[in-house]
Amino acid sequence: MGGQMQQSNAAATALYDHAGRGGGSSLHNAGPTGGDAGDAVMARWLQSAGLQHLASPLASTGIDQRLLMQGYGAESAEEKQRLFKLMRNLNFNGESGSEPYTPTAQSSGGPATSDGFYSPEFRGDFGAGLLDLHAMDDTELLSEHVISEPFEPSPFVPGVNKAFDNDFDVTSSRQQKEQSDADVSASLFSANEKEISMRENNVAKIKVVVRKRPLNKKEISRKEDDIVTVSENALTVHEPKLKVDLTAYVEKHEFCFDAVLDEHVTNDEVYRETVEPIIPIIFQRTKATCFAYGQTGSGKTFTMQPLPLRAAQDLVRYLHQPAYRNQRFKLWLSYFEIYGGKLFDLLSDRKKLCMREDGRQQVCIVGLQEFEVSDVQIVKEYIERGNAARSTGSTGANEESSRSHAILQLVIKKHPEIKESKRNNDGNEPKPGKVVGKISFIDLAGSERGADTTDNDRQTRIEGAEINKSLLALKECIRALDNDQIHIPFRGSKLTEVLRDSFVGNSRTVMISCISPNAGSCEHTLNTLRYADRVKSLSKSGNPKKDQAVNSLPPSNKDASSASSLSATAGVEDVYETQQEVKVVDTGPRVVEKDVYTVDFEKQPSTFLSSYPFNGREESEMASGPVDRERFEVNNNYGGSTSQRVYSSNSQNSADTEERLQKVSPPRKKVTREEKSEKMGNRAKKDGGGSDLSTTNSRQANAVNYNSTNNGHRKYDPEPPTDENINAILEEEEALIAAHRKEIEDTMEIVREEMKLLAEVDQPGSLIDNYVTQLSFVLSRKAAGLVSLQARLARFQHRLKEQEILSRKRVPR
Ligand SMILES: Nc1ncnc2c1ncn2[C@@H]1O[C@H](COP(=O)(O)OP(=O)(O)OP(=O)(O)O)[C@@H](O)[C@H]1O
Repeated sequence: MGGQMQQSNAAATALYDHAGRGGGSSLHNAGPTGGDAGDAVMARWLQSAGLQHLASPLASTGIDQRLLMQGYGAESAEEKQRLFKLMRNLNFNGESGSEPYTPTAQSSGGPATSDGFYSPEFRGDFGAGLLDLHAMDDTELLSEHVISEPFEPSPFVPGVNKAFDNDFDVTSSRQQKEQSDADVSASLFSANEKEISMRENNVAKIKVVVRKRPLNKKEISRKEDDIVTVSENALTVHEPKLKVDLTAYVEKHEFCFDAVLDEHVTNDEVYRETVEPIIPIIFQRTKATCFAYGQTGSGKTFTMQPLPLRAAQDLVRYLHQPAYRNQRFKLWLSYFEIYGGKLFDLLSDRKKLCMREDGRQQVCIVGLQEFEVSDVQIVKEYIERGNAARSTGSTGANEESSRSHAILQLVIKKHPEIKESKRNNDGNEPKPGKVVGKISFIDLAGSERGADTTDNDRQTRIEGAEINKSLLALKECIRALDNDQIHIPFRGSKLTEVLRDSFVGNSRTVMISCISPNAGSCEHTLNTLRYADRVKSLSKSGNPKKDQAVNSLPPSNKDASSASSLSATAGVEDVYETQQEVKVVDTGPRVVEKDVYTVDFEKQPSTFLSSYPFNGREESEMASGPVDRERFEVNNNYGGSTSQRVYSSNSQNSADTEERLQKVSPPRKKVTREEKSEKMGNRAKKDGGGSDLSTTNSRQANAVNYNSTNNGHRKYDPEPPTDENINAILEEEEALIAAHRKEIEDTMEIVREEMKLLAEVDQPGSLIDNYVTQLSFVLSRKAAGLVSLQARLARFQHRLKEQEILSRKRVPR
């Protein structure tokens, strides 16, 4: 990896060829003098890198332009470098793809152009969203020239020798391709199965990859330094610092990851490094998650953008294999976002979704639409649709989309055979398929957004806290996953809850940490790298890492992971069912609106399903991290045996968690041990309670901490809002809205009863006494409903005020 390409004659020829094709003429055939069109293309090409002066003399003097690519013409080292960059971005196969190219500061920006696979025609100018959050002005690259990037089909995927773009000439080539795939598959498939199972074992459970983007236009114009150097799978951040006597010095921070991709690496290479190895094992019951983490503008969207489409392309290739086709394997797609702790369906007019847990602790996203997709073109259309919803659903600003997590899921399902007679009887009702495997692509909110917790605007604060919480929760779940921990703290956030089934069983996680190279982003870059480092290094299979300048955290949790002999995955593979209620909404691309969308949380072995016994809701484990674990009972869902596991408190782990929280969270968000135990205490109180009111009270108690002083007086010391508080507010908000709905329904019912009473009393011979008694009863019910709703509303208002005061209070600390 590394994206480094050699400057070679082959490259030169390719550039030459490419230019010829792009111009609609073949310079190759045009001979030394070239055709006019070819010259024009070449001239434009060179102009894009500020090298136009090299083109015209060549064209007029008849010098073979290939010589130019071998270094002729380019006199200075800088010019040669620019030529090299041009060549590096070439599409050698004449296939398409694109990778924005950042020439040197001297290059002139030209009009944006693109072609091929990522061209606007193909990708439809991906709007905001998973595939293209609006780029901020601030992060615009100097050059907006988009130059084709080779996009070779995966060597692991059948039909590898086919040109990738064949797939996208959808209508014309599909049949031909299927036929051809079918031909090769018979011989390939048996080998594939072996290969797949070998690969399954070889694909790391967690892979942490870092991608550095090039300096952008503004950074270059501000003459900002590129402070990140990459070598192999390591990188160094050269942090500019000042001594107390104001002497400048540079502090070096070194990190190692599974892979480090520099600014020259193409999106295709990113795909190959990250997602491609996972694709075959999706058919082997693997649930995979690929997410991009990093500060706003660091390239998350740019990186995530092509991945689902590429993955879908490879998945579809597999599906076309007779073996899979005969088993009625199908690909399904859903796309939703988590914004401010709430779920919205991006493929259904941003309809608000509810997440529920069914009796078997399966996470269900009620109402989420899922679409069957049979080819990549359809996938592309849905992605575009989702992106459009994401941008117009909010204000359309990057500001907004970088505050939400976008989740696109590709699910492989195995469908039961529909018998002819049954088909006739059942009409349109298809039987739900069983989930075989899935891959989730997550474009996370900007990591620094988690620090927006001191903003004056309440909404922003809550969102910031939610983001912070979800990023912490995600990290903890990944760590728990890699440690084969029995208890995965997925309830730490909405994000991890919806990804619950990706944290159990046969799962794979790829984290792509995106970093900005400029000096001004140094702090965020270091934060991102430390986050990534901890995800990796604190896991059992973690790379040895070093961050020499910054105190590294001691490896921990090994003790917890030693419990891994009771692997969370043990046994889960045998039981694999999806419980869904489905109905066909559309017959075009098949659409299923799930009344209950089951994310196929596998039945667990008796040791696995852990649940804190409060109202089926486990409190935010993340608020206190994975430490201080209590002894708790693990219940299975089948009334089977109950086993117990003991998690010992570990001071080392506690300290570790504190430090992690301190570093990853915004500075004022530090959670002390006291706060943690306070929270645990409150949690216990809450357990004991159960009623709405007691829950609220305990939450209020959580927010206000009375510390005994020496003289026995109690000092009022408001506790900063915690993740738990934020969670509580969001939950209460949901509850209030639900209560309001219920109140309206009840009122309507009561109104019906009143009308019935009126109708009866109007009848001759009716008994007025009956009428009075019943009306009195009905009106009391009506009043009680209103009073209860008012009380809930007042409590909620109080909570909001309280939260606001606490947030303000926190600022000056
Ligand atoms: N590796 C790269 N090569 C070229 N351009 C890049 C690269 N990474 C990012 N960019 C450019 O940088 C800008 C910001 O990238 P992007 O929108 O992906 O950031 P982001 O991390 O998703 O931001 P946000 O969190 O605000 O959504 C875009 O214009 C994008 O085209």
